[in-house]
Amino acid sequence: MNHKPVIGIVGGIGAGKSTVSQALVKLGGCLIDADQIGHAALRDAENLQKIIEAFGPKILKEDGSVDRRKLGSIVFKDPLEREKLESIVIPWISDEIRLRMKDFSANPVCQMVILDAAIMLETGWNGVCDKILFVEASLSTREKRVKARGWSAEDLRDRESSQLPLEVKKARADAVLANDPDSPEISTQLVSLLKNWGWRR
Ligand SMILES: CC(C)(COP(=O)(O)OP(=O)(O)OC[C@H]1O[C@@H](n2cnc3c(N)ncnc32)[C@H](O)[C@@H]1O)[C@@H](O)C(=O)NCCC(=O)NCCS
Ligand SMILES: Nc1ncnc2c1ncn2[C@@H]1O[C@H](COP(=O)(O)OP(=O)(O)OP(=O)(O)O)[C@@H](O)[C@H]1O
Repeated sequence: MNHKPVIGIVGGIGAGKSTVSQALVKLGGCLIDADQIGHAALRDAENLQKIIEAFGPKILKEDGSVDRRKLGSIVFKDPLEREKLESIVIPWISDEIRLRMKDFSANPVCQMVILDAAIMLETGWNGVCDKILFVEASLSTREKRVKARGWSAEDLRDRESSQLPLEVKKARADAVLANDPDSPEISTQLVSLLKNWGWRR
């Protein structure tokens, strides 16, 4: 392979995409976290102005930054509202992903690049990935995990119904990593996967 391998991470909400991405960092990967870039997009002055114009000042916190909880409660209940937000921030996120991809590809420290993006297949960001990994955990496991961060089962459902169905994501992946409490160690599964793909001896 004459370019840096890129692995895309998808899966249900709370399945463990970030956890698996961190395990890949320990195996020499450099991480692009699309959720984090999405949060930075909300802080960009031009985007912020457009967001205020589109949703009104009610979505702001007292300090003038976006209240993500409030904006989330609007956009995950109404696809038209979500599209309004996406039309502002997705082009910005895509540009940022492209820049980081270029940097990491040229960085000898990065043995592979990891793109952790829940809406990878919806946005077409998978186009830059050599392999897609689907992280799988049961709904009850995922509900327990997101509860710990203050989300209800309804929050999980609203967000997940804004995305491609899990069966579609899984069917489009090159491999599945099981991440329920009784699943084998994440690092063991990853090492065997990377060997299968010829990315590691
Ligand atoms: C609506 C916002 C403000 C809510 O912020 P909040 O901190 O509550 O959630 P966070 O950003 O951490 O997202 C958590 C999860 O929600 C889901 N999610 C986020 N954005 C989207 C979206 N546009 N479509 C479907 N699901 C989404 C993902 O599974 C994500 O992992 C924020 O998600 C946002 O700005 N989204 C638009 C940008 C985007 O698409 N980011 C996701 C890149 S993967
Ligand atoms: N194998 C595991 N063992 C124990 N806890 C785990 C495991 N995998 C994930 N978790 C925990 O579950 C929670 C959700 O995991 P994580 O943030 O990795 O999921 P995610 O798929 O990235 O979530 P989101 O869809 O919201 O981005 C975290 O608190 C994490 O520490």
